[in-house]
Amino acid sequence: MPAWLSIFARFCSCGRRGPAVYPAVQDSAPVTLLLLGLDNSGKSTVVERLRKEKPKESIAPTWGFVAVTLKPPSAKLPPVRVFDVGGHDRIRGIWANYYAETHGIVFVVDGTDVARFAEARKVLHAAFDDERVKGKPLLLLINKRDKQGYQGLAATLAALGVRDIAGTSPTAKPTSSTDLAAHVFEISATHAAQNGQAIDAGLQIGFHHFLQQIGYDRAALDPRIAADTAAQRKAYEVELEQRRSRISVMREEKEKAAAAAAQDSGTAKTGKSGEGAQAGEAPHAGS
Ligand SMILES: Nc1nc2c(ncn2[C@@H]2O[C@H](COP(=O)(O)OP(=O)(O)OP(=O)(O)O)[C@@H](O)[C@H]2O)c(=O)[nH]1
Ligand SMILES: [Mg+2]
Repeated sequence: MPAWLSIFARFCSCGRRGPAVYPAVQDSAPVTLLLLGLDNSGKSTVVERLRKEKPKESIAPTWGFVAVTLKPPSAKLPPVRVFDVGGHDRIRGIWANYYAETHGIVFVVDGTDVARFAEARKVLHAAFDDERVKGKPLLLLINKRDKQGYQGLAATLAALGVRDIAGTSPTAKPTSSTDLAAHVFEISATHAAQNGQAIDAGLQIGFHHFLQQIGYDRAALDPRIAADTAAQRKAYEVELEQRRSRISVMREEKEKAAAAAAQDSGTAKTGKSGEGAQAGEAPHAGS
């Protein structure tokens, strides 16, 4: 192949992977995203930026979850529903409640918090080990790049073992910069706001590309989400029914016990008066 053709071929191949050639999203039904990451990684700050809200003086840790609907970044994209869940280990148990209905995972990691990289890796892998998440698109946001101690792309990716969960989307191809089938962006959720910009460029581009990727994957994702949410609903109904029947058995037992106790006390009273009658009868019998 002549050199110019090989360059052209390479260019075309890049183009096929690039977001510019993703087909326009026809589906206007909202896309659901789940924002995961350790506490203090910056998830709620990311949501604040995506909503183009003015930064607050301080941001409180999320206890439970917050559901937010975002305007699509382009007219060709559907609206986005984001579940921002608390990252503290005591509330991570609720994450799984949102796995079934999510089209993709946005994982935020504090790129300066080396001491917690292993913990971040554990929770990221645990999420992608779940059958309801496995194979879904991943947007990894390495946050706080403005802060001293920021570890950079390569070190953070290696620490998180992102390569081991590559192939996170039915159609995503490894990008030339990361060699991963995941969208990875280095961002600062606060820095842009401090500079008077509404949103960090990495976050804006990353989010846009991610939604285009999901649009591309939607034909595969939607039936899977429908099946998983139906199964989850069924499991919930079965559990609810079991709980109802457990409560009704307990109530019956309680009522039986109460009736038996009432009968015992009645018998005891009758027994006492019986004794009294016998005692009273004896003299009569004897007379
Ligand atoms: N320097 C710097 N600080 C940031 C950045 N993003 C977030 N923070 C700060 O990190 C702290 C935690 O941010 P949150 O957005 O509340 O973190 P979270 O992941 O939602 O935490 P939980 O709700 O507890 O799970 C806050 O003090 C933010 O101001 C950033 O890009 N750079
Ligand atoms: Mg939060």
